[in-house]
Amino acid sequence: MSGRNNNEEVTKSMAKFSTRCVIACLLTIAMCLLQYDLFFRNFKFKWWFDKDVIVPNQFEKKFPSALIVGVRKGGTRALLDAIALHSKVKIVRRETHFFDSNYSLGFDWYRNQMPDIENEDEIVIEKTPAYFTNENVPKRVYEMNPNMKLILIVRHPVYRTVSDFTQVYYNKLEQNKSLPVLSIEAFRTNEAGQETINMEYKPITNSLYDIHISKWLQYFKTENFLFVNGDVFRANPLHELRRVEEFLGLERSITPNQLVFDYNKGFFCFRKTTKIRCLGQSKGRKHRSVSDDVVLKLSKMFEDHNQNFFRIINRTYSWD
Ligand SMILES: Nc1ncnc2c1ncn2[C@@H]1O[C@H](COP(=O)(O)OS(=O)(=O)O)[C@@H](OP(=O)(O)O)[C@H]1O
Repeated sequence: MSGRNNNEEVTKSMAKFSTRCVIACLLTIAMCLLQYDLFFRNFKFKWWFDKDVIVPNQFEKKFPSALIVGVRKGGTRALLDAIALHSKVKIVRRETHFFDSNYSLGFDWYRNQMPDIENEDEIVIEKTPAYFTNENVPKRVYEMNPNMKLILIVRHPVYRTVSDFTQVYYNKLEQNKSLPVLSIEAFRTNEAGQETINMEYKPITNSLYDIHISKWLQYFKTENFLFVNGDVFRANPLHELRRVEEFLGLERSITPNQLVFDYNKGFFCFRKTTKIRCLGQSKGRKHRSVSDDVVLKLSKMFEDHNQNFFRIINRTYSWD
């Protein structure tokens, strides 16, 4: 009887001993992992929780702190590509259309569209030219970030209209739709029998900068905006890029040799590393021909809007 009791006790104490050994081993392994993490991996526990852990300063996504809001055909793509030459700037390459068409997809969706950043001091910029003319956008942007930096690149409104019209024309051509004629689309006759601009035709209304900026200024101050001269930018990008760097609070980093003039295209292209990037064929293509009479009429009809715009932004452009 006592022999059997002895055996049971020996078995029990061996089991206890083994359990303690296992616990001791596990604790030792855990301590080793902690030490390793602490000293070599900056305490990130990356292999334990992997994706769930937010690792500061490493491939994190953050919302843009600046938006190029427009204007359509003003030079928004070239401006975005050019500012991306700056070492502290990360850009969203495609137009997200978050604040106009994709708002219902939510902020997580928007955040996922952002590029990965590697350092906290990098800034993210997005461009969607449709933002400038969409009435819902200013309030939505303000609600997300009342300090958002807003960049508006404008261009001579008549040439912008012709450029916009040219794009609409070629889009319709591709879709085998009936083709518009600017002299017909652009004008209407009012009740008093006077000829006016057609306030329902987008290539026209997109050029009425005063109307759109007023909607933005219901939420933002003019100090939130940088107005870039698209005509100057096209001919001498560095001049306007220096203003953009300053506005974004960045050190001057873009150098003249990153801006390479392409004599065939008639435009500047951009060199980030060794590769030179020019804009696609839809930029800088030949405009649809428009008669001098239409150009003159448009110039006259835009005149009051231009003056109003200059007064609002406290800046003047030579758009004669
Ligand atoms: N460096 C460079 N390369 C190519 N194009 C340049 C450049 N700088 C300014 N531009 C002018 O940009 C105009 C197109 O404007 P956007 O990019 O805003 O167009 S869009 O609204 O995104 O479709 C485009 O207008 P169009 O010439 O009427 O096509 C260009 O004049």
